[in-house]
Amino acid sequence: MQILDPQEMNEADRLAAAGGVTTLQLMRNAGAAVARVAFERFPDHSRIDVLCGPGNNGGDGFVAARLLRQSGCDVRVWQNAPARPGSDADQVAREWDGDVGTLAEFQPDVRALVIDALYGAGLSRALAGDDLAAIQRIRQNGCRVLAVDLPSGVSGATGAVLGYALKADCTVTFFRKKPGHLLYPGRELCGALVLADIGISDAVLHLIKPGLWENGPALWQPHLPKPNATAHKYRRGHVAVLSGGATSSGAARLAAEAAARAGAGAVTVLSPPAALLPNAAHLTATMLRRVEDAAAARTFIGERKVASVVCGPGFGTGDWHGSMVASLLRVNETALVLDADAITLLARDPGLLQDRPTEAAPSIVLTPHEGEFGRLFPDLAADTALSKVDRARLAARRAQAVVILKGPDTVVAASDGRAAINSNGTVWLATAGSGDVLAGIVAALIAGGMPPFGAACAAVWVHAEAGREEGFGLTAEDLPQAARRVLARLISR
Ligand SMILES: NC(=O)C1=CN([C@@H]2O[C@H](COP(=O)(O)OP(=O)(O)OC[C@H]3O[C@@H](n4cnc5c(N)ncnc54)[C@H](O)[C@@H]3O)[C@@H](O)[C@H]2O)[C@@H](O)CC1
Ligand SMILES: Nc1ncnc2c1ncn2[C@@H]1O[C@H](COP(=O)(O)OP(=O)(O)O)[C@@H](O)[C@H]1O
Ligand SMILES: [K+]
Repeated sequence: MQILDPQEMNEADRLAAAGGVTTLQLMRNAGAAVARVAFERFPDHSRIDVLCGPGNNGGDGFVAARLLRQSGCDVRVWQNAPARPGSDADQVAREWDGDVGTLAEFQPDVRALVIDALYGAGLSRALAGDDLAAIQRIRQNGCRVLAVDLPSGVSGATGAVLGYALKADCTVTFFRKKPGHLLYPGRELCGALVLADIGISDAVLHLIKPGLWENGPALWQPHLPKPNATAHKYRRGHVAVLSGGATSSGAARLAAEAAARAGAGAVTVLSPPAALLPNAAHLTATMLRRVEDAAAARTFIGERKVASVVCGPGFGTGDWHGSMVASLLRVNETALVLDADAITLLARDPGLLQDRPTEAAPSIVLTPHEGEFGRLFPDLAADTALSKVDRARLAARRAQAVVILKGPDTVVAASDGRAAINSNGTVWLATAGSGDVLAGIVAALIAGGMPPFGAACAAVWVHAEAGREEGFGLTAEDLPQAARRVLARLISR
């Protein structure tokens, strides 16, 4: 599903109004959705404190307050500043027939539900004064919080906290999710997220053309590789994985195993002479090839029609490794998945990426975690105004590559600006070697014929789903088989 940034959401609002649903009606629908969620999710709270800000977020709060009172709840409203005269928020505030206390007077009661309608998409600066003090009191008091659109203090555009923010048990947002609902720390501060229909037609999306999605099978499932009955192993896709030295060759084998389990028809580990023995001792279905130098690797890749190459896991960062990466970047028609040490090598010599002749260059997928990203793109990593989506997009454009910026809220970005935020991750993936498995899955899906952006999105989701299914105590060795099961289900659907 598409994700809208706050400007796009305003545009959706405007287009809906142009299509005949007034902004006042949208506000009434939004407030009604909040009241419904309060009833359904917090049935034991007959006392409700609604905190209203000066903008439309506050307007939603006034609508919810009136409906909840009509339904028999004991509702009190507290406001920090009046709405602009003549605005929709002003109109619905005047329809509220109860008292309005000042936010400074508000004292949270742990038995009451707080509906936070102070600030939503319009938050423009850090909370201060009475707002900040009220939010601190609520957090200290520990009462349950239902946030309207966003917990106050969280940026909808980036998920960052502007100074200090409320932590909600549940957040109701409207029409489409915003980046701040899926990017940390916003994701955690939202609690359970409810997406409410407020009467905006999906047709507005044809005009807005958002380029950001929540990652999920709807984005790429039809493009998963499905070999026809007469395919042979090389036509299903041949993946090569570059091995590191004798004592660090396990990472390449994990990537190779993952590529095979994710559907590659053939997988070859390209091993420097020093690592041949440990590789030979561990590999069975996966083939093994000795490569002394970059020329030997390139010859093998060309002759054996390798469709994608994984380089980086456990690879090494010496001169030999640097010349291998430089050489791979000049191979045409073979996709490259560059992870870990390969990213460190690129960071040491940024010219390698920049000087590529783009018309002949291979497709590249870079899979940095935040540390590797900071090495390769230090200026983007240091710019605190950028969201994780912005950083991944700018990096993808600069590198002319697909970038998988990993973490609990992995972002996949393409050089043309398309991006997806992954939301099915699990902390159990934070285990050594898990990234190596991801690189192998990406390579297999590209080798099977998927375009790199779709392959990257699919791999990230499948990898995360595999992690969820294995759960506590998983090791990277468990992930390829679990990913196979996830993919098998998706392909048979
Ligand atoms: N866009 C849409 O389609 C809809 C939006 N709705 C609601 O409208 C909200 C956005 O409304 P607004 O754009 O009016 O924005 P908000 O209501 O979030 O806040 C805007 C107001 O707060 C002030 N402000 C921002 N940060 C502040 C701070 N830290 N301290 C003090 N004042 C601050 C601004 O100057 C402005 O006056 C959404 O979050 C949602 O709740 C709904 O009414 C329904 C439809
Ligand atoms: N807290 C987390 N929640 C969800 N996924 C995570 C979390 N931490 C790490 N991951 C995922 O686990 C993988 C770790 O990869 P990486 O950092 O390269 O580790 P390694 O080099 O040990 O393989 C990535 O896919 C990343 O997105
Ligand atoms: K809010």
